[in-house]
Amino acid sequence: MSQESDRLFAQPLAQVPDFVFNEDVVRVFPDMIKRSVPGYPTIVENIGVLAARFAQPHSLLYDLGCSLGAVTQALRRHVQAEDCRVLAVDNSAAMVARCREYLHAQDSMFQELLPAEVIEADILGLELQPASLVAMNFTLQFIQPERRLELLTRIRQSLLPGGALILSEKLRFEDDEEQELLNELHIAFKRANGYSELEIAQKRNAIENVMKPDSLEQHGKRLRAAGFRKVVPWFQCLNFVSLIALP
Ligand SMILES: Nc1ncnc2c1ncn2[C@@H]1O[C@H](C[S@+](CC[C@H]([NH3+])C(=O)[O-])CC(=O)[O-])[C@@H](O)[C@H]1O
Ligand SMILES: O=C(O)C(=O)Cc1ccccc1
Repeated sequence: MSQESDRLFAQPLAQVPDFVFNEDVVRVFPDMIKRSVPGYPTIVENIGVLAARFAQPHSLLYDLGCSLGAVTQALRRHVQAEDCRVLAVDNSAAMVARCREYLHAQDSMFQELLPAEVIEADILGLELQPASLVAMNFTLQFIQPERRLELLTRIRQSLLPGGALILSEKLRFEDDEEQELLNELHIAFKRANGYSELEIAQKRNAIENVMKPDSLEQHGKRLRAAGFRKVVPWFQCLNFVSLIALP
């Protein structure tokens, strides 16, 4: 399975098209996300650890916006509750096809993994079955802002008592000085990972109409409006956060 490095924005583009999760992105995605999201490997691995605390026997675990299934792989390795199943969902056909290949490869390398199924679907139209764990690792930020509350409300309603939502997101900050500092430090992180100024600028143009981060305050308010009782941040690295939301 090819593992290319991300040079998608390395050449000057006359016009930078909006970012889409297509075949070109799929080819470089593992490299792109590791070099762009500070803390990503730590978050993914520990979602498995957190999930093992919330997963209940005979229940479903969702990975919504699974991309290549990094979170699904962590769930399958860490969760040992009896008779659990992972449903990984993404609406990018290119992501789903490659995700299925990766999960088959994982099957051939490990024994006693949870069964997993990859579903190509828009999570806004997906009927959610009762689940003990829902993970949305950097997915909500790509959902139209006006549809986010309804999605979180449906997730809340699908969660079994004692279950949890794990929600990771890029943050924006309401305080201008904090926003500027953490944005500058995120750019420094990308530069330190080998991205050029041109790559950083063109990627920002590609993503700005597509990915709309909220503030931590907005997340807290909206999660409570969706019916979550408690919101516990468990990880932050620069402007990237992961939350546990309890029903
Ligand atoms: N409406 C939608 N329905 C289904 N999928 C969607 C939708 N909108 C966007 N996506 C999918 O959400 C994923 C977001 S990436 C998640 C990383 C992964 N969780 C990881 O832990 O590696 C985050 C990033 O690239 O920053 C993409 O695969 C989209 O196709
Ligand atoms: O690149 C960025 O600036 C990001 O904030 C995150 C990201 C990572 C991978 C795909 C899309 C967005």
